[in-house]
Amino acid sequence: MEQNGEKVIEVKNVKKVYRMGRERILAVDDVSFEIYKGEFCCLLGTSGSGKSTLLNLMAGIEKLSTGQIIIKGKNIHKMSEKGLAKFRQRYLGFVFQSYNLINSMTALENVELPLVFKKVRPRSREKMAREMLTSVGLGKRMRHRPKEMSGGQQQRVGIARAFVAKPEIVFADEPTGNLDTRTTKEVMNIIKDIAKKNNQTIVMVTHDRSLAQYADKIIHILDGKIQEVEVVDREEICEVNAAEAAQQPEVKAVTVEEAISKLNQEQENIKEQVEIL
Ligand SMILES: Nc1ncnc2c1ncn2[C@@H]1O[C@H](COP(=O)(O)OP(=O)(O)OP(=O)(O)O)[C@@H](O)[C@H]1O
Repeated sequence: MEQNGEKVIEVKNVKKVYRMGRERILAVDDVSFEIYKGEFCCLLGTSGSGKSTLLNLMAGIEKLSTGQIIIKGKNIHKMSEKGLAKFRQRYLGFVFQSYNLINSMTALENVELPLVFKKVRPRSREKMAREMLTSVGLGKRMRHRPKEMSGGQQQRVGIARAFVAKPEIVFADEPTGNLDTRTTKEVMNIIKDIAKKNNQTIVMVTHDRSLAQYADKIIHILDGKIQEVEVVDREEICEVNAAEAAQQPEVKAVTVEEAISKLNQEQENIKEQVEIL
C-alpha cells in the first residue's frame, strides 16, 4: 500500500549474522520496510524470529552485517559513536520489558535522567519530569523508588522517562511482557495516547498478537524475514476482548546469591542507561 507523509525510518536490505564459533546465525535476513512519522509500528513474531535484533539495529545498539538503516535521513550505522549517542539523545526514547529503572533513584530522578544527559537545567527538568509523571497517573508516587511501586507503576515511570524529552521516535521492546492483562491495556493506552498527542513514532516489538491492535502497521517477522506488512485501518480497530483477571502477585524467597546478582544487575542498568540515553 502507498503511504503518504514523512518517512522517519527506512530499513534497506538489512542482514544481521551472529557467529558462534563455527555456527552462523542469520538473525535478520534481508529485511526492508519504511515507517512514517506518527505511525505506531509493531514488529510481531514468535520467540527467536529476530524482532529484538531488528529493533536493536534500528536503535543503533547492535551493528548490522549488511544493508542500511536511515533515520530522519541519516544513515545511523555510518555515524561515529559520539555522533550516534548525540543522535539518540536528540531523537530516540526507549521502553524496556524489564523497565531498566535505577533502583537507588526515585521515580522523579529516574524520569529526569534523560534531561540530565541533555543538560536541561535542574529547575526545568524537575518541572518537566513532574508533568510527565502526572500525565501517566503517578503524581502521588514521585518520591517512590522502583521497589516501592507495582510492575505497572514501574513501567509507567519507564514510559515517562522515554517520553519526557519529547523524542520523535520511541522504541519499545515487549513493554508489557511482565504485566498482567489489565495493566497491559493501561500501559498500551498510555503509550498510544502520548504518542498520538505529540505525533511521535512508536516501534514496538511483541510476540503477542492481541497487542498488534494498537498499531497502524504490523510487520510480521518469521525466521529473520518479513512475512507480511499489514497497514491497519484505524477506523476498523476494535477493543481487545482479553480477560481482565488480575494475576496474583508471586511471592518468592530471595537467596543471598540472587540478591548479589540483583545488585550486579543494578550496576549494569546504570551503565546501560548512561550508554543508551
Ligand atoms: N548476541 C547474540 N549472539 C548469537 N546469537 C544471537 C544473539 N542475539 C540473538 N541471537 C540469535 O538470533 C536469533 C534472533 O534472536 P532475537 O532475540 O532477535 O529474537 P526475538 O524474536 O526477539 O526473540 P524473543 O521474543 O524470544 O526475544 C535467535 O536465533 C537468537 O538465538
